[in-house]
Amino acid sequence: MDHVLIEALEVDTVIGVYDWERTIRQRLHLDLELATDIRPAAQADDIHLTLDYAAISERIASFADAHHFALVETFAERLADTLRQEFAIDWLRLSVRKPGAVANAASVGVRITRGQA
Ligand SMILES: Nc1nc2c(c(=O)[nH]1)N=C([C@H](O)[C@@H](O)CO)CN2
Repeated sequence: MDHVLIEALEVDTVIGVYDWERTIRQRLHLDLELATDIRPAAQADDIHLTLDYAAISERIASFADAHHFALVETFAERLADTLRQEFAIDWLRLSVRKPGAVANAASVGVRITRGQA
């Protein structure tokens, strides 16, 4: 299966389990692999026959802006649901990283896969 990629996408959102985290915006780093057959789009050279990574990136930014969660788990799960409802995504792998959350780690976070490949 082919994949459309979105790597190291940075979004700002309100996220965290502690009270002080509810008053600030923090940066998340996202990586996505979106399974799709790219051959029809490649053959026709037509954006409408593939997953538009620009449109999906914009949707992710608006999602992050509109939602305030405690856990990165919730952010990942709800974002995956939203993208699969709004775009023709049968399968995806999504990593959500929260850099700086743990002092001695480059980043921490979750990786999920959803759907049928
Ligand atoms: N598995 C998780 N562990 C933790 C999370 C989380 O979202 N998932 N969040 C926090 C705090 O918000 C932390 O990021 C603040 O620095 C702690 N553990």
